[in-house]
Amino acid sequence: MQLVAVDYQSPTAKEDFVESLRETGFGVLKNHPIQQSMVTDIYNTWQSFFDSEEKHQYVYNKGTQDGFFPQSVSETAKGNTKKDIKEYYHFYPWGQCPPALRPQLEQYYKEANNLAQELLSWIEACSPENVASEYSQPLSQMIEDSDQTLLRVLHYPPLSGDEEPEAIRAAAHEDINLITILPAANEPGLQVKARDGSWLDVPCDFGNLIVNIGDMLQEASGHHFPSTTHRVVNPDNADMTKSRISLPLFLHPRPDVKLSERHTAGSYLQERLRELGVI
Ligand SMILES: O=C(O)CCC(=O)C(=O)O
Ligand SMILES: [Fe+2]
Repeated sequence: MQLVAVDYQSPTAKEDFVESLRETGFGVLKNHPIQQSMVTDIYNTWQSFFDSEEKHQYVYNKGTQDGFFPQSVSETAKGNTKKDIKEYYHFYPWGQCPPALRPQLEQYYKEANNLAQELLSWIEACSPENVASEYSQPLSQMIEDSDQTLLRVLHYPPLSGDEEPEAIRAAAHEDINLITILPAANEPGLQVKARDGSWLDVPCDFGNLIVNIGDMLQEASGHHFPSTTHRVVNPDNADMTKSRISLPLFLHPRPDVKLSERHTAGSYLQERLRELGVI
């Protein structure tokens, strides 16, 4: 199996994209409306931020989870013992951000949110009736005006070679939220677990947009849409000396949105953050 990029402009884009999500948990879009120059500018600006000492002035707020997460507190994926080799910044429009970097992220946040709403309406339109009838409200509406949607700027530093054995850039995990939108990173490494257990490289051609299903959509769709396990593997040889920057936008419903009989988005998130050890 191979992940094939779907042309956003094609007349069958909606169906092709949703079929890919259903089959693999991932959909890759090309010719989409997000400007690559905006993404590249963010990568450059934030590489400098992570290279500077300024980042320590923006250490994350424990209660609200906005700000800089140094490598020492980085996540340990569910079921893992080794911390990921990464540092990251959690941006929310209401949260802390270096003033000079804010406008760029706000604009990306807004544009990617708009695209996410459209993609959620595609997903809804291609959901079988028995699945769609269980959505407590239109999927695109679940994320409207949500203050929980999280833009994460990730920096995977160059590797020195003395990392703990078994520690990787991002250990195998599933995302918690509804869907995730991720521009192709500036370096490869992202892999998705196929149904047969093998790992597939996600096509990382610069300009592609990668979308994946999170656990909340899996929950809301009664498992019709699978949240797929993915990871970021370490580079080898020459690529070890390179940083990798990536920019996932995790689309979260408002906390009161009902996902299923068992869960609201709020109760689901609290349960998962406790498992991650970050609250
Ligand atoms: O860096 C990437 O390409 C993926 C990051 C990721 O999966 C995550 O932060 O949840
Ligand atoms: Fe992820």
